[in-house]
Amino acid sequence: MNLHIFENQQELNEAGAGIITSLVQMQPKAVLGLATGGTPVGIYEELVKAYEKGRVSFKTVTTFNLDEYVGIPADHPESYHAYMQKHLFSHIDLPAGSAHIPNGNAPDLDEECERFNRLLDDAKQIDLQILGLGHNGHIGFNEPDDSLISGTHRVELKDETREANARYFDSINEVPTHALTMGVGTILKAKTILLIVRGADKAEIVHRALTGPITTEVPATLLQTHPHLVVLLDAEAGRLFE
Ligand SMILES: O=P(O)(O)OC[C@H]1O[C@](O)(CO)[C@@H](O)[C@@H]1O
Repeated sequence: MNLHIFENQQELNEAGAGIITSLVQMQPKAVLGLATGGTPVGIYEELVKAYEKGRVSFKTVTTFNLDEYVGIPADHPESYHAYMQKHLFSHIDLPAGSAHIPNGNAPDLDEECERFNRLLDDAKQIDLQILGLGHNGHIGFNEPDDSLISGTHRVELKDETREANARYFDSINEVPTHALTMGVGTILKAKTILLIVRGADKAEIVHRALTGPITTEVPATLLQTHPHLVVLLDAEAGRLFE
C-alpha cells in the first residue's frame, strides 16, 4: 500500500488529479473507474483545469462509474449521472458513448446489471479505480453484510448511508432506498485502486479499513488484499496513521 497524508485539501486534489492525468498521458486509451460523493469533487476540478490547459485529453478514454441510485431519473439533480455531468463530463472531451454509468431507472434492473457487467467484461480491466469511503466502510455502494457480491447488483442502502447522503436532498425521505453498484470483485480486479478519504469523521473507519481484520462487515478491508492500492488522506482522516 502506498499511503500519502496531505496537510491541505488543494495538495490532495492536485495529487489525485496528477495520478489520473499521468495515467491518461501515458495510456490514452485508459479505462477509468469513477466515484461520486463529496470526496472526489476537488479532484475533478483539478482534472478539468488540466484539460483546459491542454495537458490531457479524454477523447480515447473509457469510464465506468461505481454506482447509481435506483428510482430517480438521470436528469434528477442528485442522480450520479447529473453529478458526473456537472463535475466532469460537461467540461472535458470524453465522448458521451465512452462514459458508462449504471441506469438506476431501467425497467428491468437485473438486466441492467447484466448489461453493465458485459460492458465491464468487454473493457477487460479498469486501469485506475477511484474510490471514496462510506462512514460504515462501504466502497461503491457495497454495504457491510455477512457476504458480498462480486459483480454489479442491486443493493438496499443502509440507514446510515441514506442519512449521510440526505444532505444532498430536501429530506431523508427523498433519498433513494436502493442503488445499483459495481461489486467488490470488479473493484478489486482494477489494476490500480486510488482510495481517497477526507475528514475527521472518517479517521476511524479508514484506519480500520486499512489495518483491521479483513471482514465483509467493513467492505473496504478487502482493499488490503489489492497489490496496487494508493491511498490519499487529508490530515484529519489520516490522524490515526501518524
Ligand atoms: O464522498 P462521500 O460523499 O463522503 O461519500 C462516500 C461514498 O459514498 C458513495 O457516494 C457511494 O458510492 C461513494 O461514491 C463515496 O465514496
